[in-house]
Amino acid sequence: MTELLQGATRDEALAPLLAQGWTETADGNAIRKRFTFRNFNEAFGFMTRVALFAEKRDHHPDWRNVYRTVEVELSTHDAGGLTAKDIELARTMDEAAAHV
Ligand SMILES: C[C@H](O)[C@H](O)[C@H]1CNC2=NC(N)=NC(=O)C2=N1
Repeated sequence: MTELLQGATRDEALAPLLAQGWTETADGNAIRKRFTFRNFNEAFGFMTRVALFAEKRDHHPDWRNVYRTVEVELSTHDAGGLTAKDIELARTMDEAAAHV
């Protein structure tokens, strides 16, 4: 199982994501972001690319699509909080959203 991120390691991993619009949930066990695209096609294309990555890494987002927005919540369920897998997936999502 991947280890929970804690202390300075967690802070350093999170800082660049918080600067990119990610926020921590109140309990600190997950991070969230709302992505907004130009249309449904771009939103679904983003989800498709992220889904392929998520399946390859065996780490999956909780997410909700409404028209051209995708709301995402990332957490490692097996570990009960944030791990390096969530950080990696968040970065991948930011990268995918920048290249729709
Ligand atoms: C058996 C399989 O590896 C696990 O269920 C994986 C699949 N994808 C997962 N995704 C996320 N976000 N958290 C998990 O704990 C998780 N566990």
